[in-house]
Amino acid sequence: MEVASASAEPGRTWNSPHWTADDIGPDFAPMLDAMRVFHHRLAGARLPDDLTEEMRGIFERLGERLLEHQVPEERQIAGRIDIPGRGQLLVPNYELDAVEPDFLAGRLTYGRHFLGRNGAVYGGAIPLLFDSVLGRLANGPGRPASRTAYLHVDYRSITPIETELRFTAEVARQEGRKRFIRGTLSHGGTLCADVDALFLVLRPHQR
Ligand SMILES: CCCCCCCC/C=C\CCCCCCCC(=O)SCCNC(=O)CCNC(=O)[C@H](O)C(C)(C)COP(=O)(O)OP(=O)(O)OC[C@H]1O[C@@H](n2cnc3c(N)ncnc32)[C@H](O)[C@@H]1OP(=O)(O)O
Repeated sequence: MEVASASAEPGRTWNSPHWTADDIGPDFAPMLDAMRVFHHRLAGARLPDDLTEEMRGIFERLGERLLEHQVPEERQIAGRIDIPGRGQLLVPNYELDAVEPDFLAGRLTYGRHFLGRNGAVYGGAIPLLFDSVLGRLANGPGRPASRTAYLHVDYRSITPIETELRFTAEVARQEGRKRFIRGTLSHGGTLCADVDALFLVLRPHQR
């Protein structure tokens, strides 16, 4: 697949999406969705040996086929495409309900893939979400590229899997290169976690 709108022109932020849905063909996003469903079902499954063996063979063959399609980072699709999840599988998919210059709000459901124990989301999956959502706000339109300097996350109550959650992110203040951003994750009226983060605008030599 050749990607027509590839762009490495100077001035683009480091995490700009480089590709559009038209660049990747009709099956790429649904293929990733199928993989996400697969992750959740695999995490929740107890498999018979014959199925495990069959799956190992399928994965080995597919992995082999992917080898010949490896590309340099700037040409990869994962994380660089303007589709839900940005085309990568690390961060749980979320939907945005409000997008303002200094505020974002949205919803997500952590599936079984993200289970820690006893119905609770794995703790580390929460800063992962916050880094993505707050990073998106910190690097929003018209803002020069910034990187996470810290994410201070407080876990206020259990975050349930397979339950719709709501999140918010807002720019608290900007001081020179420092963007202080706050966020929350909640379930109904219950606050699950909140975060205070610092993003630092990169200097010209930084990447
Ligand atoms: C479906 C549609 C899709 C559309 C898509 C649209 C766009 C979407 C966009 C996005 C989505 C996803 C976005 C994800 C985003 C993820 C971002 C990351 O995770 S980045 C990886 C993790 N972070 C690092 O690896 C940084 C590593 N650290 C560094 O590189 C440096 O430390 C850096 C750049 C952060 C700072 O280094 P210095 O040398 O530039 O800055 P110094 O001079 O040390 O500090 C400047 C000031 O900041 C304070 N400072 C620095 N670090 C601090 C800290 N940890 N805590 C407190 N203060 C700190 C210092 O004390 C100093 O303050 P004084 O000016 O003196 O007042």
